[in-house]
Amino acid sequence: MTDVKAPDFKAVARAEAFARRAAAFAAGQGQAAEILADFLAPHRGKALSGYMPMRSEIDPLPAMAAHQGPVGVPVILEKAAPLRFREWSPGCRLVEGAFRAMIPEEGAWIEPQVMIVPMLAYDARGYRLGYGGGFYDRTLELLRARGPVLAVGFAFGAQEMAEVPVDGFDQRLDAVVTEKGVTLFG
Ligand SMILES: Nc1nc2c(c(=O)[nH]1)N(C=O)[C@@H](CNc1ccc(C(=O)N[C@@H](CCC(=O)O)C(=O)O)cc1)CN2
Ligand SMILES: Nc1ncnc2c1ncn2[C@@H]1O[C@H](COP(=O)(O)OP(=O)(O)OP(=O)(O)O)[C@@H](O)[C@H]1O
Repeated sequence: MTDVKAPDFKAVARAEAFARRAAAFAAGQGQAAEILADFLAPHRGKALSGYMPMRSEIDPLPAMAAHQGPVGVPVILEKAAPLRFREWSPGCRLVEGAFRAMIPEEGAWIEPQVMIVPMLAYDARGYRLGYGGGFYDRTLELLRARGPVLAVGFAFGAQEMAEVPVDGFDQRLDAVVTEKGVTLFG
């Protein structure tokens, strides 16, 4: 056997995390978006990245709409590369981008100082599990090398896992916001 161990662990964790997130999505997100907006309020004026929710992801759009300052959403320009972020505003015209994510039809590129990060699962150390593209890991690595970036995971509380499987590239979150409240990672 060669190097299949770590990817297998992630694939197993992803399957379980998808099921747990779908159940939580069906139950509803309560006040999660309001808690997120309150958490982000002190960061007014900074460039923020959010995302267009897909599948059973928790919906951050109300918090993005409440942000006073530029807001962008992720655009995949190529595989195995960092994400770019195109300026978004409520009701802007959208088109389908790579991997079926919706992206603004037009708009300036922004460089986020605060990022709302989607995920399948997270753990108490602040590690997260995504869809396996490595996009957020590459993006955080790049932006953190340039300056301070606050990575705020947004998830249902049920998405917490005991230990997310990690590899050497995984970037930790600074905080996670759920419908139950805010967790800061040291
Ligand atoms: N709302 C939202 N937008 C986002 C992300 C996200 O996680 N959430 N992304 C965060 O990165 C990027 C999209 N990344 C994605 C990466 C993979 C798949 C996907 O469907 N992967 C297949 C497997 C593909 C393969 O193995 O080649 C799958 O899961 O079935 C979807 C989105 C950019 N936009
Ligand atoms: N900064 C990086 N440089 C090179 N390879 C990377 C980097 N970040 C992640 N990778 C690789 O990309 C692949 C996918 O990473 P991983 O499974 O952690 O994605 P993910 O965090 O689930 O997805 P995403 O960040 O897109 O939500 C892995 O093979 C990983 O080693």
